[in-house]
Amino acid sequence: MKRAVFLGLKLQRNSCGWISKRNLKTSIMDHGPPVSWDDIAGVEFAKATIKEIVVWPMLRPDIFTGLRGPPKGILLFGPPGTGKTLIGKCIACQSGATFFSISASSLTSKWVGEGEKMVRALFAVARCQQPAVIFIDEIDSLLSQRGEGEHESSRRIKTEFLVQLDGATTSSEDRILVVGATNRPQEIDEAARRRLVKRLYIPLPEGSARKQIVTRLMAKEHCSLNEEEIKLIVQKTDGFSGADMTQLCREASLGPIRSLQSMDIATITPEQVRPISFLDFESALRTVRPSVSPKDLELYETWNRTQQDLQFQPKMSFITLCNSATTQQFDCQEHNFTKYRKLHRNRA
Ligand SMILES: Nc1ncnc2c1ncn2[C@@H]1O[C@H](COP(=O)(O)OP(=O)(O)OP(=O)(O)O)[C@@H](O)[C@H]1O
Repeated sequence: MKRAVFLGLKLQRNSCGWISKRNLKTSIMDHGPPVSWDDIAGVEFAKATIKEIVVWPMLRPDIFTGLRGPPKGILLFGPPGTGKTLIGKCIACQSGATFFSISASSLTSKWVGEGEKMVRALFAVARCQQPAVIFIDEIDSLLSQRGEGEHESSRRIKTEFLVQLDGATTSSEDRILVVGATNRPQEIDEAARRRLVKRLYIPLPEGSARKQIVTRLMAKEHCSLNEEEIKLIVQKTDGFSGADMTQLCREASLGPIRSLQSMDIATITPEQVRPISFLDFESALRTVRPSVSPKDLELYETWNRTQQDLQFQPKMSFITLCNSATTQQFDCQEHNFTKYRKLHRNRA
């Protein structure tokens, strides 16, 4: 979901050069259809963690006080098209919060000289609409590491963002959560990264998640796929992202129309359109390829491992641990849990 276009098109400056809060509210407040946890296939570990540390505290601020209080900033990182935006929106929907969505690159590129005002206005509007979730796509372009070549305006935007985030963190009144999403986590400034206290890897979907995406999308269509054929599609789509899977289903759904090519489109009746078949998926697979290269994937996996070393999960309950859906997720938590026990043994 690319919000840069969304923001660029709709946000206006008035004649005095001020950014209208009303414009901001109508432009980046998301009014799209609600998203539920079931709409997001896979990523069980991330979903369970987010529910426990973010959604429940936002729903019940009276019992999630003190150490149980929610973080003010989290980071979702991973390959493109894996559902990071969906998760951001789902957090807002499930916690009854207002959802603001903005692309960081639009702040730095389109609003040169105005970016910091935009950031201030964004937090001010969010404060009036609490509880609020501010989703910042491509957050790496807002919080990239300081370098000699860093543009003065980018530096000011970043500073303003950190000031606002710190303000939200120190104020117990503010019920604002910043969700940053990035495909380039390694480029985020260390100081900024530390403020996004929870960093969650959103990986490519495993077989069961890919199956869920195809099954759910095809359930709404006139389709003849059987279990065996769905299994074959899942086998052939190893390495596909959620967005790639959606694109594959779209491409396959055009098959029945293409097979009527000899007919005049104006005279075709809906009854003449045959169901989507496995053959349509086979030909779609010739054009839709995985968008994430194995090399890039390796970079994400490596960065994820370094983060796990930095932030293991002592807060995870054993029940949550046992409820983990996939072996990989279990392994990841098991790793953290073992580490936690080891550390405690050493301390004792
Ligand atoms: N886990 C998933 N379950 C169901 N659908 C998914 C999933 N991941 C991606 N999709 C599909 O792909 C589309 C794009 O996903 P989304 O924008 O959330 O990805 P993203 O990780 O934010 O991508 P980017 O990093 O490019 O911004 C979604 O609207 C949805 O149709």
